[in-house]
Amino acid sequence: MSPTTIASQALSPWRRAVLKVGSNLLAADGGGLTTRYAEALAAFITASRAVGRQVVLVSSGAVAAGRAQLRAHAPFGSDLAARQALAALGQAPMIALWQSLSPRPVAQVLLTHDDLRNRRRYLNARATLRELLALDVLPVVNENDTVAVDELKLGDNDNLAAIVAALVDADLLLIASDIDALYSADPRLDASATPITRVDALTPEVLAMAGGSGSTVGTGGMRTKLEAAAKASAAGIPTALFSGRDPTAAGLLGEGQLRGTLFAAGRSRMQARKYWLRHAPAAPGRIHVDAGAVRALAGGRASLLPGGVLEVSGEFHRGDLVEIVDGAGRHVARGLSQYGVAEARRLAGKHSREIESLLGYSYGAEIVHRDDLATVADIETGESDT
Ligand SMILES: Nc1ncnc2c1ncn2[C@@H]1O[C@H](COP(=O)(O)OP(=O)(O)O)[C@@H](O)[C@H]1O
Ligand SMILES: N[C@@H](CCC(=O)OP(=O)(O)O)C(=O)O
Repeated sequence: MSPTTIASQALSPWRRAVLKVGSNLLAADGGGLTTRYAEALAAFITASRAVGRQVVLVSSGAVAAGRAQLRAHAPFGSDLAARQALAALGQAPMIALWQSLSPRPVAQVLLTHDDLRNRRRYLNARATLRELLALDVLPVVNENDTVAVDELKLGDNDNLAAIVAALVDADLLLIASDIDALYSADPRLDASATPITRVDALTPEVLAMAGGSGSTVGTGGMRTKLEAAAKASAAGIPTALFSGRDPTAAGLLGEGQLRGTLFAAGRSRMQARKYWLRHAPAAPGRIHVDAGAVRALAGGRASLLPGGVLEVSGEFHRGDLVEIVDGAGRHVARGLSQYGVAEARRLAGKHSREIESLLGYSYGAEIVHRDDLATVADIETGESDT
């Protein structure tokens, strides 16, 4: 099980990754936070930034940090309320740990299941993360344990990291674990287990390899890592699992080499996104656009700006999928509207820089962002794929 027994493999070039760091790497069992393993991971983030790559960190460790702080002072239970209190106590020290290792400002982003399920809040979270990256700040995401109620908890940060990867349109999910790879069986229970360096499909046989967490501070074990890899794969994002305890593995990642397990993406990101845009049910609303916008959208790389909108009809809310049609009502594209029908109507024909003064706020310069658009050509060429 020594990390050096696993040969490294080349990773495809990436431009934006989500890196998930578990409690086990930030706090030893029962102990407080330590920079011991975080240092090499923070150095990897800094080195990535230096070559123009963006990293969003999903970090656990709040509960473990809270528990360690309280241990000497007061008794605490193990129920949900106690866990939520510990998370509240430990969240600031966890953020402070990353700030102490980052030359750039660090931003705290706390998310709940509700934020990701509600389309409006999903879009807001996405816009905030995009803005933080544009500001060259390091976002550190964790579940908002303090307010998440039991039945709505995301539960583990492996799955949260996969959702965040899709949210920020990442092209790689990195999971730093306390183990160097997925093994053919739980190595704690089976001494003959062997490391698996590549997984092309998360079949039932692969899922059966995973056991639970090997420690008291981690929550998920290998099972939640495989769930996360499956989510990322469906969104067109490959996942790389490696040991966060092995500083050379973090160093190798900076050189584009993985020593660990690579889970391939099930389809390309664009295919996954366009597939969803083609097949998801649209709201009963339409955005009618002028000839200039029709030409721009046909190119496949442009966003729909307010200036190209002629009029808006039907009913839709911010975040809904709407049909985009030309002046004669012919289908041009479909996409997620950043604005609701009343807002879009007020912005029709106006310049993006007028949005703020017209509405008193802005959700962005685009009515529909190009990442959220499928053109007629996309729809026709994708008609037969599944
Ligand atoms: N098939 C498997 N391959 C590798 N590790 C496994 C497997 N099944 C169970 N595990 C356990 O999962 C642990 C990693 O998950 P976890 O303890 O939650 O750590 P983290 O803090 O990295 O999230 C390993 O240390 C190992 O004990
Ligand atoms: N949100 C919790 C961590 C939950 C979690 O998934 O933990 P882990 O299995 O260590 O990644 C915390 O900050 O303590």
